[in-house]
Amino acid sequence: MEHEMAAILDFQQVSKQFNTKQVTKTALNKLSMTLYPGMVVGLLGQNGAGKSTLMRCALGILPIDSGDISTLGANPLQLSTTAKSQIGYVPQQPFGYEGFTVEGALELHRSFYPDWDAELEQDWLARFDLDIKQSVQKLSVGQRQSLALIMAMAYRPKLLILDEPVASLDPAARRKFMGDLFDLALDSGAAVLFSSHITSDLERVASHVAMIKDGELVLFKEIDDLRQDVKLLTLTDDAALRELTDEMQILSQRSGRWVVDTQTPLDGVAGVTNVQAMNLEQLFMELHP
Ligand SMILES: Nc1ncnc2c1ncn2[C@@H]1O[C@H](COP(=O)(O)OP(=O)(O)OP(=O)(O)O)[C@@H](O)[C@H]1O
Repeated sequence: MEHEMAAILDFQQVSKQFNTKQVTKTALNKLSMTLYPGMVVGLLGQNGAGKSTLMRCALGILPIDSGDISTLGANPLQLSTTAKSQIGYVPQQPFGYEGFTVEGALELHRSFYPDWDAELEQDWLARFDLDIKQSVQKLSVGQRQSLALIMAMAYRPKLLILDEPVASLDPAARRKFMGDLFDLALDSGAAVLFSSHITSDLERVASHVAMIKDGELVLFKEIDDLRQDVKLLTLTDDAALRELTDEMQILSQRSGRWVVDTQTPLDGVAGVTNVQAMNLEQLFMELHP
């Protein structure tokens, strides 16, 4: 896809390590990825793959060791106040506001954002069925997550980063939220980056999937192209297939079983006995045997 619009988030060859006394852990390894307006990117990866680290580096919460990140056109470590007010972030464990009612918490939060959309706030309070008189301390985990989501999106940020935003929401709330999130992003020309372990949600609402394994980006693809291009091949002999490797990205290679990303038709290639399309969950399982 050609993009004439400016990137909202751009990672180029980004590496990040954590050094502890005993070991050095590479959390991101030469990762490159670009988000443009209107993209809803679902980040998928095993526990510890590097998803939260990627998000925290994008927000300037963590410095990187090498490579470049541009967040709304700037180095994330030097974001202006204006740029910060165009970013929405919901971390895995949403923050406090203990001691406030929902209403009071929203009032304080709203005061930081000149572009706050009061109608959107009301709309989402109703959707999530949140009682504004309730004390934040007494909210359930899912209700707190709902409040954090409203706080992150009611000012229509240009970049919305959500770390497992719906893990604690019930299926009905999840479904409503995810669909509307996509619409909102498209409407307001925002880009969304969210992580989720629920592959069916991701398939339903994301425009793109980014799969991370051990800090490396193994796949970044439009969801609509996934079923078409990513194939599980069953092989009796790989000699003929090896002739075609310039035309494909090999995602995994086990004896008698390859997963490839290619537009080249592979039915009829000598030694290939079966070509199978996969959904996201099947792909994830194949890449994490
Ligand atoms: N502050 C830290 N100090 C040391 N190691 C860290 C730190 N933060 C993350 N790591 C390590 O970096 C790797 C990536 O962690 P990260 O939290 O980004 O994974 P994740 O994909 O978000 O996992 P999950 O799905 O469980 O939330 C892990 O091995 C983790 O242990």
